[in-house]
Amino acid sequence: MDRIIVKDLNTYFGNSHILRNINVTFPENNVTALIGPSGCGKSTFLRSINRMNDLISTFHHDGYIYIDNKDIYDSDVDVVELRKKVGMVFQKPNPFPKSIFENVAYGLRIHGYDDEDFIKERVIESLKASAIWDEVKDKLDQSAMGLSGGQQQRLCIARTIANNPEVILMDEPCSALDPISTLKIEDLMHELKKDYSIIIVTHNMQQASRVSDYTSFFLNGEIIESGKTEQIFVNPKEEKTEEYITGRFG
Ligand SMILES: Nc1ncnc2c1ncn2[C@@H]1O[C@H](COP(=O)(O)OP(=O)(O)OP(=O)(O)O)[C@@H](O)[C@H]1O
Repeated sequence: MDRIIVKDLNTYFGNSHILRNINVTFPENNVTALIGPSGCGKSTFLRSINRMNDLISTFHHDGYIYIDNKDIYDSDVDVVELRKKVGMVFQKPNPFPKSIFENVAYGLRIHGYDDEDFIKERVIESLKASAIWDEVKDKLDQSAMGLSGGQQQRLCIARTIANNPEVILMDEPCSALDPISTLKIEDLMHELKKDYSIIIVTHNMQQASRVSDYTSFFLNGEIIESGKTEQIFVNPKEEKTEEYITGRFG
């Protein structure tokens, strides 16, 4: 089933027309990679899916993004609820200067949960699901800032998971990490897709082919081609896609 359906989406920052006539769907319980050269609009697109672009005053759009048959830009959509349903992990791990435990509990607390037993259970579950539990279980009250970059990124994934999202957006989540931490996050994505739909922006073609089931290739604000990752990489339909994945530009 398709978790997200994007129809005729155009986005603008002031007069700059950034995304052009985007039509694409994202199936549930799969990883989709967004690839394309720098500045082609991948992040803008990703940030449209949880309305992060709303924070930029010049942003406007037309078209639709349906999640569970509801346009997320409808005037009655609660953006806080939307961002709970559509979590996001950023390029640079961004833990709060709080304890490991409180980083994961944070989202639960701001959404009004106050049963400490429930919070504890959910924090532990989320840390386990993010493959970091064994590394932090004996120091949950220590500052998250003392963790390595790769551990911080898995903690940020745990923080997202604690909110019980349906979709996780990842904007180059490994670009600040060493190869071993990168592999840990990639392994984690294979586990997480059993429960969540994941959309990842990556510049790393090997990573896209390792982790994703589907791939969309962006160029100059348009999607040139979308399809199963294997098809895109082995047998692209569009010449531009082939040029990009074989490293002839970008
Ligand atoms: N806040 C903003 N105001 C105006 N223009 C912006 C803003 N953010 C991004 N843009 C422009 O939108 C276009 C797409 O940028 P975006 O960051 O989405 O590309 P990208 O494909 O994610 O690039 P990269 O791979 O380098 O991160 C670029 O031309 C960029 O300059």
